[in-house]
Amino acid sequence: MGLLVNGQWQDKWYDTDANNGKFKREDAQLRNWITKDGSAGPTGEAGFKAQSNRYHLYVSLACPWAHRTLIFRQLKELQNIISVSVVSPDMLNQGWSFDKENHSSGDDLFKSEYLHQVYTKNDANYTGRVTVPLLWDKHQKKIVSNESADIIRMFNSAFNDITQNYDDYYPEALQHSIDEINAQVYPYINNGVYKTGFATTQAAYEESFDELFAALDKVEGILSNHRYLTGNTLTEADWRLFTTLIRFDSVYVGHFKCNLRTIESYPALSNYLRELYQVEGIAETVNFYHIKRHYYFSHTMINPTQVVPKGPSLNYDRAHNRESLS
Ligand SMILES: N[C@@H](CCC(=O)N[C@@H](CS)C(=O)NCC(=O)O)C(=O)O
Repeated sequence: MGLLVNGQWQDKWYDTDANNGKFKREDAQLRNWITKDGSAGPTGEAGFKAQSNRYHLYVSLACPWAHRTLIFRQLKELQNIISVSVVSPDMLNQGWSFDKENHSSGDDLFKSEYLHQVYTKNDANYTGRVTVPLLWDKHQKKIVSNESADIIRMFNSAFNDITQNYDDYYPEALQHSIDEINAQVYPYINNGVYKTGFATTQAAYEESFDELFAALDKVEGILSNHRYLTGNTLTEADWRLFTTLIRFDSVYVGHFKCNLRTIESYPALSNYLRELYQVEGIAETVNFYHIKRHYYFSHTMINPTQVVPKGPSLNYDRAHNRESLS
């Protein structure tokens, strides 16, 4: 695990000692937008026009942030428009790798060994963490974005005229509610599990743990009365919560010590999770081998034996009761 400094790979983990034991995620730096006509988006440069077979997505099937982008690729029928390479679940001293012997699809564009080589193809002097997801422009030979929150918004609308899929997961009338939900779900749940699991002091761990379960209780309250987080429409906010919920009982309860309760034990959340999992095309984006193997095998500071647990036994294909709420 590490980062690039002036284009050189350094094998270093996050410095929690500098932050009283707290994990602080680095902000994504590459923030251009694909748009329908190639005009500039909310951040970054113009020149990234939505076109078929022009963009390539690098993902890990283990990573909840990359998972969002794969879900939007399915929902918006972009499978034949945007190609994908999958990294190995093992993120070790060279970071994400393309080891085909170890569950990676390989780097379909450059045949690189490591993802950091794709970052330095874009900028030979790059300084920053080497994260997935990463969206590459084959035409201009540069990175569009390494921020999943932006990538799912691009996928939601930029390619509509190409795919003729006009489904909208960020509809104007709900944008305010979606933003409000995201502002709770991101810090306390999506990133909350990481802050809890990567904390290196008791106080930092307990603070994030308490915030995480308070936020889950709040969400359970909303979902007891409403089918989805913003009411009766399935939106981006739900998919952003989903990728954390689906990893929770398999990984976060044990590996990240988020063990006050399981998602299975929340009546509304567990049924809601099954409903989302059963949406067409979603189950095929979920890979529990990659999910469990990545966390337990890569984070040797948490699990030095690298032993991956066999359980728990879970069945997300079971019936759910969410229709009663619509
Ligand atoms: N803000 C980014 C965060 C992505 C991220 O942190 N991905 C993790 C994998 S789950 C990663 O690649 N970590 C490598 C590292 O931090 O060195 C996004 O949402 O796209």
